[in-house]
This record gives sequence, structure tokens and C-alpha cells, in this order.
Amino acid sequence: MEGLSIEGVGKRFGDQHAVRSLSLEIEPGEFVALLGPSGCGKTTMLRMLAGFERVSAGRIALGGRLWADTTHHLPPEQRNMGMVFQSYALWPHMNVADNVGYPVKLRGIGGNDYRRRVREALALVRLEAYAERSPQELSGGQRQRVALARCLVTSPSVVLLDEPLANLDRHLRASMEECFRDFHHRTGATLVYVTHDQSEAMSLADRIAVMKAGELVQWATPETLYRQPRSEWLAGFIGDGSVLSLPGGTPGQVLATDMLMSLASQASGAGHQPVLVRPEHVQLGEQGLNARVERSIFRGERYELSLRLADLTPLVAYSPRAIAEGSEVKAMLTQGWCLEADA
Ligand SMILES: Nc1ncnc2c1ncn2[C@@H]1O[C@H](COP(=O)(O)OP(=O)(O)OP(=O)(O)O)[C@@H](O)[C@H]1O
Repeated sequence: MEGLSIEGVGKRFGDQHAVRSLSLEIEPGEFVALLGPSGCGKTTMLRMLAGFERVSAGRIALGGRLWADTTHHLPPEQRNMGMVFQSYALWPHMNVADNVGYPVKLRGIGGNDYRRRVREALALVRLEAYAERSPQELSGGQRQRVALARCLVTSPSVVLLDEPLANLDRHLRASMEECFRDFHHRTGATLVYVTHDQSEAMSLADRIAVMKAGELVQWATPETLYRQPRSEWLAGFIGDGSVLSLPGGTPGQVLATDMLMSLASQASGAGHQPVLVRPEHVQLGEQGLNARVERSIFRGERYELSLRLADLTPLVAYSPRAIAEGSEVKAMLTQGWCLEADA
């Protein structure tokens, strides 16, 4: 298996930079998500990987094989990659088995080899019993599994997925996430998965490239993105939490309780260092900063509280029990993470 290498890749449409100098070294068999808000350039990056768009700068290679640079462009069918779209793109006049077998037929493979490959691909997505059905007779999740089977029937070393769960309801998304995990585990293919849904990216990917306005903001594991997001913008994009402006600390520094409480109690909006405090690092009790409960939302296993500190800074906390809205509480901050301020 070979790694996918993206070096300084850029894409311009006229004057507009859709992607700027993006570099990622993706390990063989890694599950990677490109995550970011609408318009950040993730689909354009995926289309350059697929070979549907040319690169305006940089280079893309799989192992030792050059896929694209500014003078060279390997066409999609020579890249040994498969692609899954949110629209499924199944042929309505073909049954499930014929849809799955189509790419194999295109390669001139027939007979027993053809039938074996289709059977194995359908087994991988657990749809053997649906081989004779037409796509219209399937649910959205089943159609997406057919699209997955069709993509892996040619054993690609790289699979590109463009928001594959966007058309599915919440319940189905959860079970399809399991299907992708299983699919990744069984095939060992390198997966590049585009999504704007941070919880989907966090639960699926080994590493996530977060993009904003065409640029890479951070390339890290889900745990690192959650615990050590680089910037204020990223902290707001990933997970729950509050950002306090404190008069001390430097970006990349962890603040323990004493230091954090000392800075927070002198803050009163005077600080300039953004500090992320996750809800699990806010303890309600006998001591701490004075806060007022503005909203309490029941989340099943806990209550999510929106607090307001005396200097009016909002603070999110969790509580195992209900606390009435309007109550006065005391909040201890047990850990903070210093962020880069947004420009
Ligand atoms: N063919 C094109 N011609 C001109 N501009 C384009 C083209 N394709 C994309 N763009 C622009 O490039 C930017 C990035 O678009 P892209 O589709 O990659 O973003 P995205 O992050 O995938 O967004 P979404 O989640 O909404 O699909 C956008 O501003 C878009 O308008």
C-alpha cells in the first residue's frame, strides 16, 4: 500500500483561490476527513484528487506515482481510486448487481471472475440478498451501500467520499457511519472523506484536515483538535466550550486551575488572550466565579447549562442534576487552553 502525498496544492478559478497551498501526507490505509464550512474548498480539493479538476499549483502523488502537477495530469480512470457521491449516482434501469458490476465490465472482465467480484463487493456491504432488486426498491442507506460496493469492486487503493451521508436522516447516518468504519476495516483502503459535519468527521477519521477559506487551519487527530485546537475560530467549530479573554497566557499553553482562576478573577473583559474552557472543565460547587444560570437544557445523561459570568462572559457547563434558570452558582475552572487569536 502507498501513501497519498499532497504538496502545496492550489486551485484558482479566475481571480478566486478555492484552495491555497495545501499540504498533507496521508498514510497508506488511513481514514482522513477534509472538514470545513461551506465554500472552504474541500470539494475542490477532492475533485483534484479524483482528477476531475487540474491543479493550479503543487503536486499530488500516490506512492512514487505522480497523479498531477501543473504540467502533468493523470486522468481519473488511471488513478486506481473509487469515488462515492452524496447523490449515489446509481443507474435506475440496472439492478443492484449490474450497478455494482458496471466498473468491472468496463474493464473487460466477464464470466466467473465478474460474478465473484460482484458477490464479494455486495458481501462487504452486506447486501447479498438485494442483488436482483432495482435501486428504486432500496432505502437511502441501502443505495449508498450499493454505491460503496460499486466503488470497491475494482479494489481501489484510494476511496474518495463526497458528503456521502448528506441525504440521509440522523438515525440512518449513525448506522451508515458504522458501515463506513466496517468498510474501512475490511478493505484497508485509504479513505478521504469530505464533510462539513464535525461530529461525523470526529467519529470516523484517524486524522482531520480542517479548512477555512481555501486554507488548511489544522491537520491533526480528533483528540488533538478537541483538546488543542489552534485558533479561536477552530475552538468554536469543534465541540462545545467557551472562550474567555484573559490578561495572561500564550498560545499553545495549558492553564491549570490556580493560574486560570487567578487570571479569570481579574479579567473583567480586560484580557486579550483567548482561552478555551471545555464544559467538562467547569465544576459547580461552593467556590469559584460567580455565575448566573441563563439556560438549562436536558440532554439525557446530563444537563447542559449556559452560564453568564459577572463580567457578562458566557460559559457552558454540564451538571448531573437540574439547576433552575435564574439561579446564582459558583464555577471553578479546572483547565484552560490558550488559543491563537483570530485575525
Ligand atoms: N467550477 C468553479 N468555478 C468557479 N468557482 C468555483 C468552482 N468550483 C468551486 N468554486 C468556488 O471555490 C470555492 C470553494 O468551493 P468548494 O465547492 O470546493 O467548497 P466546499 O467547501 O466543498 O463547499 P460546500 O460544502 O458548500 O460544497 C467556493 O467559493 C466556490 O464558489
